[in-house]
Amino acid sequence: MRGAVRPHAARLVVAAVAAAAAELCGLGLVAAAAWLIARASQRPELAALSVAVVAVRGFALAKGALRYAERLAGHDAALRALAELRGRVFDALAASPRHSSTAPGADGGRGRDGEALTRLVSDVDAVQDLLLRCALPAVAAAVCGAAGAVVCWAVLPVAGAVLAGGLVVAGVVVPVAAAVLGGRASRRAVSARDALAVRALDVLEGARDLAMFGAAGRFAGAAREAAARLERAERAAARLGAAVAAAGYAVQGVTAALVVWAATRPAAAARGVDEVGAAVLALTALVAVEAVLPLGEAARRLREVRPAARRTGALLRTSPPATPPPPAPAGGDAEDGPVGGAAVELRGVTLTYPGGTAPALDGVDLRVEPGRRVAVVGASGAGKSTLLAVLSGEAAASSGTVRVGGRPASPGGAGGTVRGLAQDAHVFAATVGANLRLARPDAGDAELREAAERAGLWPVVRDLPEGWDTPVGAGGRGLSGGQRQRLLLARALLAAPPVLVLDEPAEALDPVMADRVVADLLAAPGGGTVLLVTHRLAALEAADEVLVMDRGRIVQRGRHAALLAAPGAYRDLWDAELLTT
Ligand SMILES: Nc1ncnc2c1ncn2[C@@H]1O[C@H](COP(=O)(O)OP(=O)(O)OP(=O)(O)O)[C@@H](O)[C@H]1O
Repeated sequence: MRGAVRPHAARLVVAAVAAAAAELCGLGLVAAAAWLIARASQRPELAALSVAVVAVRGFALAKGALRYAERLAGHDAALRALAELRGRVFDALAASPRHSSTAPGADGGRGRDGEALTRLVSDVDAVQDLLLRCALPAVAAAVCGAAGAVVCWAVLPVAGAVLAGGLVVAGVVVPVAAAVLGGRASRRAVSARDALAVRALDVLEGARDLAMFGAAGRFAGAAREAAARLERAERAAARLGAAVAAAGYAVQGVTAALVVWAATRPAAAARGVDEVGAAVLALTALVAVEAVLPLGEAARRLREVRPAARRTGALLRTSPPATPPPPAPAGGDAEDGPVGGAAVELRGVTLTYPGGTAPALDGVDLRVEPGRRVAVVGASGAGKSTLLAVLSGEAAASSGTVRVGGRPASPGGAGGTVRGLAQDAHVFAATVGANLRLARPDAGDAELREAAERAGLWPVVRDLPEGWDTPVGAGGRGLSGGQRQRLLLARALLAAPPVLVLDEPAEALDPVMADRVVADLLAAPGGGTVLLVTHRLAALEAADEVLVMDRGRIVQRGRHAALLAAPGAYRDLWDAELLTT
């Protein structure tokens, strides 16, 4: 996250300097005005007031200009950082295995789109608050508070001490109390906001299903309840905010009153502090404490935004890079072949799911050479999805080793080497072209078209009113299930990872289109290694190799024709398919 802010550090420093200078001008303005008014009441020569008159005007003008500069530089830096961060989070979400790769045994998946939206909107916005409502006010408060205390100390040490005490209470004690008390309220507000985002997306995106099953009222009720929870949490937070502000003003008033008391004591008169000096000290104290009052709200806000900033940081740290890693240089990775892609190797891989009675993978040994197109078939429950899951690092083998491109498989898909197509991958509210370019921002129209043709998406794009520039709504509404799947498949193909794992990529398509898409995926020249799970065998002539799985083992492997020629599991599956069609 720092990476998104660092390039704009210079603008932020300008904003912080301008903020501090604006506060100092405010301090000077009030002190000079106080002196002017109090001194004028003594009816001196006009010339004696002229410097103060000019100073008041100068401070007033400078304060306005500096405040403007602070807002300009601060918002400029924060919005630039935000735009960059949003792009990174967008890429990270797209590259995250949860959103872009095969996720067998998916954990129910509910709320993922809502979470994605929350990450993109609320969590990233939190960074703006971190800069504008926490960091900048803190710098300005520290400078102005210190300057006020020094000025008061120089004129009357006891007034300086009183002001320092007031500053500590208003600038440290009140903010810490606000942060501690506000923690619970803000946690409730954050979780309520997340819940509302998820509920709202449920209602919006599932509207058709809800209407069909007569559950719209129930879900709308749940969304209303989530909204009410958020309202209650926000009211509690607002009440606390008001209490913090009131405490700050009370401290400010008490501090100014104590400074006046100290400045009107005989000891002060002995140091030459008259009523003019007392007025200047009192108003200086008032302004200095006022400068630290925003810290109460800043601390409360800091407490609120820290989890969001942490979540964003964690997402950016754990996600693999959005773009596939560059191909290894010649002679680099011995596992990479000349045809592109990466080798895949499993040795004695066994995986038993928690609570499972039999292993989903049972001592699987497999080597797939780089660039090979391999189909994985087998009866339901044979372990096909689990095989892809261990490759993409989504599931950890109980024993044995899994290596991709010579490196152990890892949860990030071996640093982006393995990518796939999640059943619940997100279609963003953007144009069709932008949804595809998410995988490769620099892809030209020809590459887009090639990926679209391979995924069977091209006829859809051709018929869209604005082609690539046709917007698709949130969650991809406006596309049929099959069109949506083709779009997601085209995106996965455009990413062109060294190893592409596809679990039933043509499931939502009609049989003729499904066979064509599967055949295209397996037959297209060049590109990376492909492992494709499918239930339809008709298109598998194009595969370099077919793996037949049964009860967690690879029981047959070879080309389609060779497997059909001999009796065995594959021929049984083929006969079963012929019967059903
Ligand atoms: N998350 C999980 N928790 C527990 N058991 C699981 C989980 N996922 C899969 N299994 C079990 O592991 C075995 C293999 O499942 P897997 O999904 O890999 O099979 P598959 O061949 O892909 O099946 P299908 O063709 O129906 O998708 C099955 O017995 C299944 O019930």
